[in-house]
Amino acid sequence: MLRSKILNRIRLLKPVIDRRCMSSASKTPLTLLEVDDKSGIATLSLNRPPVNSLNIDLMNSIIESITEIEGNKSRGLILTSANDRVFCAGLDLNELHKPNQERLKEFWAVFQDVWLALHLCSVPTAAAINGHAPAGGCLLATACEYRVMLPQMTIGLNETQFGYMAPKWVMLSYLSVLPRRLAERALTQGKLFTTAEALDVGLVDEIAASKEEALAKCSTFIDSFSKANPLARSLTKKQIREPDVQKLIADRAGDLKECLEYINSPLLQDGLGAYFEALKQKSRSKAGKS
Ligand SMILES: CC/C=C\C/C=C\CCCC/C=C/C(=O)SCCNC(=O)CCNC(=O)[C@H](O)C(C)(C)COP(=O)(O)OP(=O)(O)OC[C@H]1O[C@@H](n2cnc3c(N)ncnc32)[C@H](O)[C@@H]1OP(=O)(O)O
Repeated sequence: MLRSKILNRIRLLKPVIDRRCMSSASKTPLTLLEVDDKSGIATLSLNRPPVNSLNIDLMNSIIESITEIEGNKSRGLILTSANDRVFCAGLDLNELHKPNQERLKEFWAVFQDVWLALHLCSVPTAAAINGHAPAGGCLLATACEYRVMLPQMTIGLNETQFGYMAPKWVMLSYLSVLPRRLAERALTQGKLFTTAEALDVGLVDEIAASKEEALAKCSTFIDSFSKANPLARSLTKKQIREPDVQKLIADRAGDLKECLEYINSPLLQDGLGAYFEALKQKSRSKAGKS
């Protein structure tokens, strides 16, 4: 009786609609999921070249993997990247720049869902940040309970750098990790922390010299819960995170409306266009194209 009551409570707290997403047309899977048969820990690798930018398919694939991990009784989830330079480049700017309105609505709903799924994941979560993690990439990392980062990378909510303001719930994810005054300064500056700076302010918990070491440190974190009852642990985590989550769940439509108005404003579209063009130009000059 008590167990079913507890399970119902978890279901109530878990607002993400379980979805079986259609695999994308591309041949390679957008996420790679491996469960270590000794430790029972699942490693979820983002695998969307060139920079794991978050489009609808990748975010659906992440949600599907989290649902699978929660269902197969994995002892924990380590989020990392199959790319050794970039953890996640944040939202795919193609989804935000001159967007199709119907697709933008779906995109934003899935963006909300992927944060809810990771932020409320019932198993212990850790991010092995083996590459740059700006904006939405930083959000995925802060949705996890623990962060281990490799040197010479950057992480942060840099939205003001490309003319945007992060939504309230994205800011709350930052505030769950950083002290308010620091979070405010970093958000308004659009600051990208270096690995050393991120460790110094507590945005990441440890630094690792290699991806293997980062994965091992994440596993050690997950093992720290070995004496805790999994159900009690999951409920405790959700109870603590519920106030932030409810701020989004209580007004998802309002958040979508605000996002559509904001993203579609000509001023912001111009700023985003210039930012995206500069990125492409940088990439072309790197590749030796004029
Ligand atoms: C009330 C307010 C409500 C709503 C507000 C609305 C929106 C706010 C949303 C807030 C939440 C999140 C926002 C985001 O995540 S927006 C995305 C922000 N991301 C970035 O700023 C990162 C940009 N990229 C980089 O800095 C570098 O690419 C990176 C990641 C450091 C990697 O560098 P490098 O390895 O050198 O690779 P290149 O720069 O050469 O890039 C290779 C290739 O990828 C393309 N690319 C890079 N980033 C993105 C991206 N985010 N989306 C799409 N494409 C990207 C780049 O253009 C190159 O492509 P090319 O074809 O030219 O080779």
